This record gives sequence, structure tokens and C-alpha cells, in this order.
Amino acid sequence: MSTATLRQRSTAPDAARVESAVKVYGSSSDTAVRALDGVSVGFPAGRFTAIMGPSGSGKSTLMHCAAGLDTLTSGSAYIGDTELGPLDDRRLTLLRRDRVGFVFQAFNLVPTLTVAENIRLPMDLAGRRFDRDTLEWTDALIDVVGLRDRLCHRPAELSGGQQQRVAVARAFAGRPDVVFADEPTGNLDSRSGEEVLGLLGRAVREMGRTVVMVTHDPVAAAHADEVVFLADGRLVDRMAAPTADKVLDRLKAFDARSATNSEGAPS
Ligand SMILES: Nc1ncnc2c1ncn2[C@@H]1O[C@H](COP(=O)(O)OP(=O)(O)OP(=O)(O)O)[C@@H](O)[C@H]1O
Repeated sequence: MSTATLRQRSTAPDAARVESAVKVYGSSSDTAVRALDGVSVGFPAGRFTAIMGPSGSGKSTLMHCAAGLDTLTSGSAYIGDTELGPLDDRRLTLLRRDRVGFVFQAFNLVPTLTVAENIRLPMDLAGRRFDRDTLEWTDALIDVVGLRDRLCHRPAELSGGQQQRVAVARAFAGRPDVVFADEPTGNLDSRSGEEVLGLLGRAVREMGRTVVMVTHDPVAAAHADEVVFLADGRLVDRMAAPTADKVLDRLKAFDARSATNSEGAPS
């Protein structure tokens, strides 16, 4: 597939994007790993995008660099129109706090805080005023994630699925430009995983938010509006309106291709 075709996408502006992104881990020529090898991809606002690819293809690296958690070796990363590369540590921290939300596989809740306090934490840290709009928004979020009767509980008193629902509410609480989710269902059983994916989908379709999710799971990817596929640090395909079967078929095709390539490669 041509680069021009791969770059085609919805006409919505990008909430986040990378251009010609290269990430090399390690400096010596013997040990250096080129985790991203010239990736250009945009994540449109108001859409749910999944990043898929074989293990080691660069999915987490792409997400971390696009979200400002790590820096590129070359190329550029943007949140909205703000280029991340030129920002100093302080401005990058502020940008992440104010404009980006995160959901991680391990929930990452603060154990000593209640559910309500965890959800409000990013806004408390930012010193944001709880005006009427913000109160209404967080109130609506609490209902969407179904945690109203758990607001005074601490994370240890919740199931894994409930903890991840708190993390989802926390990620959207500050109305960030984009929420990045790294294997958000990796620690959950399939029913709780479906609930969390359903919430991410509702946040996009009913609340106009933007989600970018890294996943191994074709069933999870099928909740997205579009899937982008990485292989060996490159963007190799994208699929609109994914279904689990279509995603699985596409992954199998990559596996078959890489097996053929390695059989044909000189030893
Ligand atoms: N901190 C690091 N130092 C050295 N190499 C790294 C580091 N992080 C990742 N890599 C390497 O970069 C490549 C891409 O890794 P990355 O974690 O982005 O892939 P991934 O597609 O998310 O993999 P997985 O699905 O297994 O989580 C891999 O070869 C990995 O070993």
C-alpha cells in the first residue's frame, strides 16, 4: 500500500499526530533498536483509533511518543497544533496534564484516595476550578461509568473492571484533547473488558471525545472506528469499520508474509 493511501483519513482535524517519526533505543550500532522507522499517522478528533501489530512492532513506542511520554529520535509529534519536540520538561508536563488523558493496563489509581478523589485528581493537581460545567461533566461521567454507588470506596475495595472504569472516568474528567489507552483490557476478564471498551466507544460517539488505543486483541480493536497496523516500526495498513474477523485475517496475512520473508532471507 502506498504512503499516500496510508495517509488518507477522515477530514476531521487530528487530535494527535506524528510525522516521519523515528525512535531508536540504544546508541551503540550493535545494540541500537529502531522501534519506529519513519511513521506518519494522524489520530482524528472525535474518533476511536486502535493501533495493532505483532509484538515488538512499535505500538507502545508510537503511543508513548505521540502522547509526550517519550521523545522521538527524529521527526515530530503534535497534540493538536502544538509540536512536542520544542517543549521543555515543564511545558511538556503541563501539556500532558491539561490536554492528554491516559488509561493503562495496570489501572494506576492512587490507593489511598477514594473513587471520587481519584477521578478528580488530575483537575485538583491542575488547580482547576470546579465550575458548573465541570461539575456537570464529571457527574455525567460517573453515571456513564456506573460508579455512583462506589464513590466513597478505595481502589482495593473494587474489582479490576471497576478500577479500570475509575481510570477511564479519570482520563476523561479534564476533557482532554485525546485519551491514550495502552492495552486497557489486558488485566480484565472478557466481560469487564467489553464494558471498558464499550465505555471508551461511548465517550467517543456520545460525548465527542478522542481515543487512541494500543491493543493485541482483535475483539478490542473492533470497538474502534479505524485500526492502524504497524510492522517492524512502520505503518503498513489501516482499516476503517473493523470487525474482529477482518482484523484477525489482516494480522494472519502479516504473519504469513513475515514467515515467507524470513524463510527467503539469507541466513
Ligand atoms: N526502553 C527500551 N530499550 C530498548 N529497546 C526497547 C525499549 N522499549 C522498546 N524497545 C524495543 O523496541 C521495539 C518496539 O517495542 P514496543 O514495546 O514499542 O513494541 P510493541 O509493539 O508495543 O510490543 P508488545 O506488543 O510486545 O508490547 C522492540 O524491539 C522492543 O524490544
